[in-house]
Amino acid sequence: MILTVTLNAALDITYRVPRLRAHHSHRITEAIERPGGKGLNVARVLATLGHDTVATGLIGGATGAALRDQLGSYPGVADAFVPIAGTTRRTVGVVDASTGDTTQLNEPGPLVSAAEWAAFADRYAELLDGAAAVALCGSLPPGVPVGAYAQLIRAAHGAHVPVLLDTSGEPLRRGIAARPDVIKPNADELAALTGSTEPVRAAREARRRGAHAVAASLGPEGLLAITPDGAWRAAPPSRIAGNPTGAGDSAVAGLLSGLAEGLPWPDRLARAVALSAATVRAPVAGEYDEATYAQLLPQVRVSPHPAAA
Ligand SMILES: O=P(O)(O)OC[C@H]1O[C@](O)(CO)[C@@H](O)[C@H]1O
Repeated sequence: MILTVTLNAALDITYRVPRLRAHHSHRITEAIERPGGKGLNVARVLATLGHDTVATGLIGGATGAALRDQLGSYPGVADAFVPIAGTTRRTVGVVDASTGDTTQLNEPGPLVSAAEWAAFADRYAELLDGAAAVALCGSLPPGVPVGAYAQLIRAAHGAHVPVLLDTSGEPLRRGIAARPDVIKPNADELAALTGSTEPVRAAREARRRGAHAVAASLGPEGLLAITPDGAWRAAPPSRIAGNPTGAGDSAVAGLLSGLAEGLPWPDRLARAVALSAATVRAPVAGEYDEATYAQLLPQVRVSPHPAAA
């Protein structure tokens, strides 16, 4: 079983408008609501790939109930969320149909009490028993300690479960000091963490600070991985147009499923890049276009990178 953690779950709302213009009102041509937050998107992709998946995190209020309701209809994702008194947030992604660009608005999330956080930590420790790998994903809601991911990484390692961390800012900085097995920052997150805008230098610095392996997503150019086993660039055969929301989450699902299956790094990277590109072709985060995935997987170019691991 693969465990995903979404401490700041969200009801993701995607609006499509003909053309997005600041200071104007807009008619929405399509509205879609889905369970979201990065870990939940990862869970849905893992389940589609055929992995037994358990999704945990914090959830509450009317939004949380709506989210749970929908989660029940996703085969292969077991709901192990811990209830909280606060109300799960919403995020809104506005897709401009004239350009395909998406503007994202994310609420901060509910206030979590110390008792709720402690209840979650206990539940997480139980769930680690039987997990082949764990993904810790997304922002932290208010009230959750900023060192939360470091605490969860240490617990996973105590249970001999490998961890992938996908977050940003201070939770990432504190998290990598606890030596996660893999981090998957994007170029901006990596630059904010290390102060270097050059991805190879930044990825090496992140490893020096504690991450065992760094798989950095470079947008449409694919992934750069610097790992104890070697360094690689993995790129799709061509630029894929569409909505990139959730593409990073699908990359996480690709990397984590490959880790759980014991695949070598180049195969994990090919899977992550193909899934990520296939997600750009799907209208909402947490879903990917299966035909695009099957077509792209053998075409992803994975080449050793001269950067020393
Ligand atoms: O936890 P955050 O960093 O705010 O990210 C959450 C958001 O990111 C997405 O997962 C896309 O990656 C959305 O589904 C949305 O829920």
